[in-house]
Amino acid sequence: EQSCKSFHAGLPNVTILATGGTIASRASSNTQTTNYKVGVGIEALLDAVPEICNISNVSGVQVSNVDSGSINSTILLDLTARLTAELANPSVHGVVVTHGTDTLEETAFFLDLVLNSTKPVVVTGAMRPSTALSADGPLNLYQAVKLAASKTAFGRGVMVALNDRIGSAYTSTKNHANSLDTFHATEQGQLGFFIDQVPKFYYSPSKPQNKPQFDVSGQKTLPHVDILYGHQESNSHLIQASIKSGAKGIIFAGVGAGGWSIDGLKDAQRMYNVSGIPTVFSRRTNGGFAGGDSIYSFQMTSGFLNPQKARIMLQLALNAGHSNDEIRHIFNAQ
Ligand SMILES: NC(=O)C[C@H](N)C(=O)O
Repeated sequence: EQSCKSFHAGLPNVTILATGGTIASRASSNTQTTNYKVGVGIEALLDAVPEICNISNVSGVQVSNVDSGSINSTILLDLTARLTAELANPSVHGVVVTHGTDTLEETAFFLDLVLNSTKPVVVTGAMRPSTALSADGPLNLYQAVKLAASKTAFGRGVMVALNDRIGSAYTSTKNHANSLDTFHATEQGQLGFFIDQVPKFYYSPSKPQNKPQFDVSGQKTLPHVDILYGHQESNSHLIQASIKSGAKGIIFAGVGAGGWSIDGLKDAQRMYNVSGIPTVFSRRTNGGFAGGDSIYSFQMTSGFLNPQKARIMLQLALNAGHSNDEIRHIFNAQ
C-alpha cells in the first residue's frame, strides 16, 4: 500500500486500486507508443502526480499489474471484494480504479452491476505509456481522483473518466484503438467534462433504465460465456466447440442488428434444443440496437448492449441462477 507523505484531516480520502494497462506501462523511448510493457507500480504512478496529495489523502493498492486483455473473473471478483470493503468504510469518500483501456468497459460495466453504493467509483486508464511525450496517464489519474473526491459525483453509478470526459460505465465503449479520445457512448452521450480539472456534470444523477443489480459476494468464479463473431459463411461448428468446452451461455456478435446466417441459426436452434443454454444476439456494428421479432424461439437479443457487455450481463444473470425466461426478460429491458 502507498499513501501521501502527510495526512490532511480536511481532505477527502480516496483509494486507488491499480490493475495495470498502458497507464502502468513503460517503453524504451519517449516517442514509442506501441509495443510497450506493463509493469509500473502504484508507487510510481502516484510519484508522477504529487499534486494528487493536495486534493485528497490517497492510498494506493496494487491489485494486479497486467494488460487488460488478461483481466479475468478472478481479478474482477477480487477487485469487487476490495471495492466493496473500501466503499463500506465511512472514512473513504470514493475509489479510483486504474485499468488498461482495452477491456476497461467490461470491468467498469461489471462493477456498475455488482457494487451497491452511492459513493463515486471512477475507472481510468491511458492511451500512451507513462514514458511517452504527452503521456495522458498523469492528468487522467489526477482528474479521476478529483472526481472520486467530488461531492457532485455521488449516485451516478460507476464512471469512466479519460481525456477530460466523464462517461457512464453502463454505456461507455472504447471506440478507437489508438486515439486518446476513445471512450464515448454514441447514443447515450457523456455525463460531464473536466474544466480546469473540476468535474462539470451536464445533468443531475440518474440511473440507466432497467439496470439490474447482482450480488457476487463470496464468489470465486463466474460462468463461462463465449462470444462468437458474425461474418459471411460463419462456421456453426464453433457453437458446438464452445458448448463442448463448457460454455454456459453464448453471445453472438451478429451482423447488422443481431443477424446470423440462416444455416447458422438452424444449427444454433438444434444446439439449443439439446443444451438449453441461453444464446443472446448482439451486433458487431459499433453502435445500435439488436432486437425485434425473431422466428427462432431460442433467440434472445441484447438491446443496446454490445457483445462484451452482453457477455458480462449473461455471466451475472447465470451466476444469479436466473432461468432462461428471466434472462430473456433482463435482456429485453436493455
Ligand atoms: N491503452 C491501454 O491501456 C491498452 C492496453 N493494452 C490495455 O491494457 O488495455
